[in-house]
Amino acid sequence: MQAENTTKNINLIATMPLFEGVPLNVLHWVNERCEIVRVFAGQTLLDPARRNDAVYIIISGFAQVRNPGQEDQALAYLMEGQCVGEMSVIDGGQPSARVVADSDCKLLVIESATLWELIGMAPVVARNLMRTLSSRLRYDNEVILESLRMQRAFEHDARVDPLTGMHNRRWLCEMLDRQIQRCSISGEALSILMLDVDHFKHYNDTHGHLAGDCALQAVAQAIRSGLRVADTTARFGGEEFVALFPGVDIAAAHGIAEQLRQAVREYPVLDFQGRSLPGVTVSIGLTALAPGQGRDQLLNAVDAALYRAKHAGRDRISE
Ligand SMILES: Nc1nc2c(ncn2[C@@H]2O[C@H](COP(=O)(O)OP(=O)(O)OP(=O)(O)O)[C@@H](O)[C@H]2O)c(=O)[nH]1
Repeated sequence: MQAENTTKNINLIATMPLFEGVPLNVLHWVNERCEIVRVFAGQTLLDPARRNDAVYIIISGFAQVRNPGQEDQALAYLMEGQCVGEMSVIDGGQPSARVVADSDCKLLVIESATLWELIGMAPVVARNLMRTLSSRLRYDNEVILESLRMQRAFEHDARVDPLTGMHNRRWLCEMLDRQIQRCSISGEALSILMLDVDHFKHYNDTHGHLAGDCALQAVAQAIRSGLRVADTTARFGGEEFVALFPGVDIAAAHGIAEQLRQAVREYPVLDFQGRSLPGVTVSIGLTALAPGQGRDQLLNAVDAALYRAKHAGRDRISE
């Protein structure tokens, strides 16, 4: 940093939020005691690896607080009137993040000892500092909340199918692992259905891919409206859906599968303009968890049952 030769400007100092309400004689004292320095764009003001002994008030220019986890990312920008380094001066710790001049800057440097002396002379400086810290905390909280919101949105997107709003295969596999473990320990039944839309390629070829999308949405809606909230369903991929029934034996699951088959058959398919499209049917494979079975074996078993339903003529259920 280079010492500034220009005359220090008392009026300028008086406009800084840290000096709000500070008597003029104290401002003169600050003017005498503190240097104004110039730093160039790219220079580091605070470094988490170096002890910091001063508060810097930005008189002109901008500084950037870098994200400690990702140094090429700015966490915040600081501008005229804002200060840097106050936290490490107050608690005597290392700076929590790197602060870099984003443009050429002029800074008023208040050494740590000067700051404490200043607070003794004008306690209003302590109040101003607290205001600075509380607005910084508020900002940090907003950043944390925003990143939590984004994290939740990513997690949601990673487990939900955008076309049908149903859970996706990834979610289903996680849920299946948990349910298999739970039912294996408790000895409860676990039934599973796999539904596949019949002749769906032909449906797409005849009515178009968008009509096919509407048919998939209708199937998802029919499944949802036919099941209890606790039943866990997912779009397994393409035109395949899976439903899990913990605590339901295969005979009872057969009854549910029949209801679903009928529900899909009768469910109206509408295009995106609300016009009527031909309905679809589904074939359903059904099986129950056998002792010692894992996720892949259970999925293979239900897939084989589905194949039998297709082979036997579609629009039916097979075990
Ligand atoms: N519109 C639409 N089509 C999809 C989607 N995902 C998969 N498909 C189509 O689903 C069709 C599945 O075709 P196939 O696996 O041959 O089965 P199918 O024609 O239904 O015949 P069966 O299952 O034997 O009755 C393919 O044409 C895929 O392109 C989707 O998200 N939207």
